[in-house]
Amino acid sequence: MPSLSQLPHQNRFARLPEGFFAWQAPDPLPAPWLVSANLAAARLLGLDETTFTGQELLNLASGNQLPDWCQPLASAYAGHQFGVFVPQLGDGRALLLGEVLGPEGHWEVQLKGAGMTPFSRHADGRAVLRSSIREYLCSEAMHGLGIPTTRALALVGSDLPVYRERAEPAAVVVRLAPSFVRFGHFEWFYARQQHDLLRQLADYVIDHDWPDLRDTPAPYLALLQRVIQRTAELMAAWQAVGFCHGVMNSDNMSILGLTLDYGPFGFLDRYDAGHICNHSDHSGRYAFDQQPGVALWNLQILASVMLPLLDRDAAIAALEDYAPQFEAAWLQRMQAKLGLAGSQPVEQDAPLIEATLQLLQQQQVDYTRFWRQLSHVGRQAGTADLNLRALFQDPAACDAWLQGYRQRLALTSGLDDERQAAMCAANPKYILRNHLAEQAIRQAEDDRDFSEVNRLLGLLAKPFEEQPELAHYAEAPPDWAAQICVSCSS
Ligand SMILES: Nc1ncnc2c1ncn2[C@@H]1O[C@H](COP(=O)(O)OP(=O)(O)OP(=O)(O)O)[C@@H](O)[C@H]1O
Ligand SMILES: [Mg+2]
Repeated sequence: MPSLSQLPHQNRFARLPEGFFAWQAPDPLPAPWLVSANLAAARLLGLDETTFTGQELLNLASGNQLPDWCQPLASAYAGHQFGVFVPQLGDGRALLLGEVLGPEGHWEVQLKGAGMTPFSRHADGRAVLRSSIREYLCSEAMHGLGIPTTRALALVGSDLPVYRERAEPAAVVVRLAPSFVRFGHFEWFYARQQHDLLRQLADYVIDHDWPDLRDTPAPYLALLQRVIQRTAELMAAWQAVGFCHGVMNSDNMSILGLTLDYGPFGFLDRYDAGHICNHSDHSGRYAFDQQPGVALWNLQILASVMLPLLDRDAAIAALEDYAPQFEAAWLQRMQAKLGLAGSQPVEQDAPLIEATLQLLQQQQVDYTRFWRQLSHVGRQAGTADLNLRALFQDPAACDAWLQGYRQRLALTSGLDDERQAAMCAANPKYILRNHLAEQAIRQAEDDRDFSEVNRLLGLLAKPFEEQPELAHYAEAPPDWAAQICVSCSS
């Protein structure tokens, strides 16, 4: 087994021409301490418990002593932030170290919070422990939920003060993704009318991540279609699980359809379609129910900046596929949450799904707990009904809904046990609620005690499993005010 410093690599992004990035070494992180090391992600790189340990990891994560395979750089991208085009963004606090060839695929390795770069503008290039814990945990929670995401390899901190509203400890997250290319990378070259480089970027994405597209009659169109499809699937996954991203600017949209940039995100506690998890989003542009539409808006931007490579009518037609692709993927997920997967064409269950969400909204029911409790309900009334009713303000409203649900269940075949097991595999018991992240942050900040971070990491890796000794982590926050996240700013 190779060690962290000897990993096989092939730094393809670093071979792109000038204009794509700036070489940039990390700023040393003084006296770093390890908060958490994620063996599950390390295995992706070909490491195991014997090779993923100790000083080597700390050296890499802190940026203090990089292995020879690293060629650190900050990439250039632009983006639409809250609907406004910003021509120069770029990696202001992230550095791409290199690309490791893991046993089952390539992984780009990034540090987030490693100091200033030419793209830092007026900011400090750092990340604070608080937001880094949130990013670290949520990346892995999303992976546990089966939702495409950047991964988190390790989290280190330092007593180096980083000034936000107060002085806070610094931290660096080591992130992994097959590629960190964003919609904003395409916007960068289009804005500069560098159409050759735009083409090279598209070629890079195709050759690096989707070589199958090379053999299609129109590879750049196929690339756009693939991004549209992956984005539609990602949005369906977010909406079904109740994930609110909070900053869906086009520079935070991954070309591979990964969840990228964990800032003010939040999972819904009680169901509220209009929930806004980002306190600086005053207009609700990125409210929960706006996400699928915003993704389309971002895709329209992407298509427009790819136009030098595309036939315009074909691009428009590709964009028209987004809504039906999203709708189909979302309905399929919701049908599975109801335990009705495949029992009839999804469209026929659309009214039931809509009525269910309306009821949850009206009754202010905890979204995750509802689905998990429903997963235990039988064809006949039983004790599981009581737990479901307890989630409702008006239990009679639950009874009426259950009656309709059971009528629908009666049209299906199969055993209760099998359906319930399938529902438990579609409806997680554990999500990273804000109050859970808060608790881990408090302990880490106040006592340099990282046990809660690591406990949550283990719990959220298996969100569909019962884990009875940790069952209290499935409870709703003690009071709904806890939905207001005090740790969400970056
Ligand atoms: N503390 C900081 N120092 C320097 N640049 C920053 C800092 N915070 C954000 N930026 C830059 O501001 C822009 C928008 O930031 P945004 O919050 O979307 O991204 P981010 O959280 O830094 O990282 P990422 O999208 O890589 O997860 C990006 O160009 C980002 O690099
Ligand atoms: Mg960002």
